[in-house]
Amino acid sequence: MDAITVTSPAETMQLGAKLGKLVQPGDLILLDGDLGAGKTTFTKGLAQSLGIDRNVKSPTFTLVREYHQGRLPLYHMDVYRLEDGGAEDLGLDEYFDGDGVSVVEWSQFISELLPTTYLRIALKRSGDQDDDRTITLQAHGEHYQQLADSLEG
Ligand SMILES: Nc1ncnc2c1ncn2[C@@H]1O[C@H](COP(=O)(O)OP(=O)(O)OP(=O)(O)O)[C@@H](O)[C@H]1O
Repeated sequence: MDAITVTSPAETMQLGAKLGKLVQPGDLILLDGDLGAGKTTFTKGLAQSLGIDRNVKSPTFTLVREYHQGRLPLYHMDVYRLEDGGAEDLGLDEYFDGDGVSVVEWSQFISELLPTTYLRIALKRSGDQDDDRTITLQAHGEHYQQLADSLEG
C-alpha cells in the first residue's frame, strides 16, 4: 500500500482527473476520509476528465447523483446517511453492475453490500499545512491494482 502526498485542492483534483482517464465501465471507486478530507474535490476532478461539465456537488441528501454527459456515466454516491442501515432496499447493485463508474463516499456504511473488487482511496489530513493530504490506495483485484499503479506512477 503506497501513499501519495498532495498539498492543495487542485492537486487532489488532478489525481481524480488522472483516474478519470483510466476508469472503465463498471468500475467501483471507494472514497474514504473524514468530513472535509477532500472526497468531493477528488470526484470533481474525476468528473471533469470524464468530460462532465456540470458542477459536481456532494450527494449527501440525495444519496446518488448521476451524470451522463461524459465518456462514461458517473454515479456519485454519498451513503453517510445510511450509518444506521437501510441500504439494502436502495438497489445500489444496479449502479455497481451498470456501465458507469460508481464513486462511493463513506462506503464503510454499506460494506456488506459492496462487490469484492474495487479501488479504495483514503484521504487524510496530514502535515503542518491545512491543505496537506495523504492519499492511500488499496486495490482489490488485478484491474484495480493496475489503476493504483498508474495513479502512483
Ligand atoms: N489538498 C486538498 N485536497 C482536497 N481538499 C482540500 C485540500 N486542501 C484543502 N481542501 C479543502 O477542503 C475541503 C474539502 O471538501 P470536500 O467537500 O471535497 O470534502 P469531503 O471529504 O467530500 O467532505 P464531506 O464528507 O463533508 O462531503 C474543500 O473546502 C477544499 O478546498
